[in-house]
Amino acid sequence: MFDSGLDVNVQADLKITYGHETYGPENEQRHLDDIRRSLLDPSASGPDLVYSIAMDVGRKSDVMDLKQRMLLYGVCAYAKGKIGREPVRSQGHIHAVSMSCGSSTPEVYEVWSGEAIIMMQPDATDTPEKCYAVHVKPGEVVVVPPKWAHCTINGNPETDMIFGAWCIRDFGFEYDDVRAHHGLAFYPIVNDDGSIGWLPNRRYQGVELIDKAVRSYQDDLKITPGVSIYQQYINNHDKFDFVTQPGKYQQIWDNYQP
Ligand SMILES: O=P(O)(O)OC[C@H]1O[C@](O)(CO)[C@@H](O)[C@@H]1O
Repeated sequence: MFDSGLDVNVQADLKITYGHETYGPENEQRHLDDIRRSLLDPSASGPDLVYSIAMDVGRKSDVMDLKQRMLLYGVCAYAKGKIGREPVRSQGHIHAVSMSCGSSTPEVYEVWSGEAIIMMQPDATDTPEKCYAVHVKPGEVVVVPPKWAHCTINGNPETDMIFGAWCIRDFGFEYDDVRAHHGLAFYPIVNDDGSIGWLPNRRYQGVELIDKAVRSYQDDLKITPGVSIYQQYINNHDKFDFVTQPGKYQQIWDNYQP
């Protein structure tokens, strides 16, 4: 597993646990019945527990600073396996406007183990124009900008997948537009050879799929490759201010390319 800079473990039953110097909450669990409204086949069968979520994890020594700056680190563990023809994935949402900054906020993902595909599109109207499927391997980072609809896909049905993410502390999720379209603009499908293919979601029109690897965020968001995003916060507490004060970085979000 990639060294996240945090003493966190994930058990075979997807339970997220913490070492002595680390704090974290009781896990939230998403079950298959919770996410059916965004699936290709809402009656599909698959693992009962699809993903575990621990929002607000960190070193005990950092908790005061994280609270003061409204920054929050989350850890998620996704089951291996399939849901009908799809790999295990989240239902998809848009980050609500947070009171603390007055806008929707970005999210910074870092994969710890397995393979993830972060799918994102500028909105969940009928015509979002583009939908990106970004493949993320252990140690790699991807940033979802404010307002974009996104979901997380386990990109390898043979293994569980674990990731950490920086978010704002007073986060909120909007599900209505994504659920009204029964998901994002493309459905991931597990091909016979285990690779992931895509089926267009006919509830959207004219959307181009851009299937790609991660890019570097060094020039625009100053994220250093090869150093965990928690360690980068330890090294420079201001590093992820763009998550909690996205309005100051509007130039980056305009014409953003994942
Ligand atoms: O609310 P949903 O769509 O089930 O997804 C929750 C997922 O999204 C996240 O925001 C990603 O950090 C986590 O809470 C979790 O993996």
